[in-house]
Amino acid sequence: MTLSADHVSWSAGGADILKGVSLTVETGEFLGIIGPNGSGKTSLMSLLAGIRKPKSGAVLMDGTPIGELGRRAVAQRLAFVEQQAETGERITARQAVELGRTPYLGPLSPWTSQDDSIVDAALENVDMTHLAERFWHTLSGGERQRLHIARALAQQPKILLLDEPTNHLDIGHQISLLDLVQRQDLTVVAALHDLNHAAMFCDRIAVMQGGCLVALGQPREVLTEARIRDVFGVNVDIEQDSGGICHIRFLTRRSQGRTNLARPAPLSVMGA
Ligand SMILES: Nc1ncnc2c1ncn2[C@@H]1O[C@H](COP(=O)(O)OP(=O)(O)OP(=O)(O)O)[C@@H](O)[C@H]1O
Repeated sequence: MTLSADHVSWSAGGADILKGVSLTVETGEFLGIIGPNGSGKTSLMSLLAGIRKPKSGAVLMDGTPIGELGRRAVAQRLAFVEQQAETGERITARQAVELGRTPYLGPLSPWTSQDDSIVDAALENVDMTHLAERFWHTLSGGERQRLHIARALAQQPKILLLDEPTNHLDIGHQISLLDLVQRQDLTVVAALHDLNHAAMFCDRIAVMQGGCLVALGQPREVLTEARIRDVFGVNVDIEQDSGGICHIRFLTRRSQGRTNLARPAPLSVMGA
C-alpha cells in the first residue's frame, strides 16, 4: 500500500509550516524523515496520518485521498505512533495494546480468541509479555513506548507511521525496535533523529528543512557531508562499509583536534 503527499502545505499560528511537500512511500518501503528541530517532520507525519488536513495539496493512500476514506477504514490500514502518545492511566499494559484492535470491533464483530493471539504476538514482539498485567502508570518511559508500538502492531496496519519511535529507549531496545519494524511486511514512515539509525534501517531518507523537502533518496545519496553540514550545521566524516551502509562520525572540537594529528587538512567545526 502506497502513501503519497501531493504538494501538501500546512499553516498554523499564522505561519507556513509545510511548503508544498511531495513524496510517495512505496509498498513495503521504510522511509525515514530527518531534519532539525522545527523543520516540519511531525507536521508532515500528522498530515500523512490524516489527523490534520493540508491547507492545499492532498494525501493519498493507494491513490485515494485520505479524506475520502472513513476513520475506521483509515485505522484498518494505517497506524500512527505519535511522539507524545499517551494512554489513560488506569489500564494495564495488555489493555493498552488491546486498544489496537478497536478498528475491527463492532456489534457484529465481537472480541475473539484471534484478537487475543494478535495482542499476545504484539506484546511478544516488543519484549513486553512479562509486564502485560502491570498498570500503565507504573511503567517506565521506554516500556510505555514499546507498548505504543505493540498497540500499533496489534492494529495490523499496512502502513506504520512512527514519530521518533526510539525516544526513551536504551540502545539495545532502539536497535531491536527498528529491526523489528524493518522486518514487518509494512510500508513504514519514521521520523528519526539518529542519522546512523536512518542510514542502517531506511530504504530511502527524506530531509526536511524549514518546512520544505530538500532531499529524498537512498541513504548514501542523501547523507553526504555537505548536506549534513548545510541542514544540521555540524561537520561529519562519512564512511561506507562493504554493504554500502553509511557510518557517520560527528566531528567535535575535541575529535577534530585528534583528527588533526592524523590528517593534514581536517574539517573545522562550524561556528567554532
Ligand atoms: N499548532 C501549531 N501552532 C503553531 N506553530 C506550530 C504548530 N504546530 C507546529 N508548529 C510549528 O511548526 C514548526 C514545525 O514543527 P514540527 O513539530 O512539525 O517540527 P519537527 O521537525 O517535528 O520538530 P522536532 O524535531 O523538534 O520534533 C515548529 O516551528 C513548530 O513550532
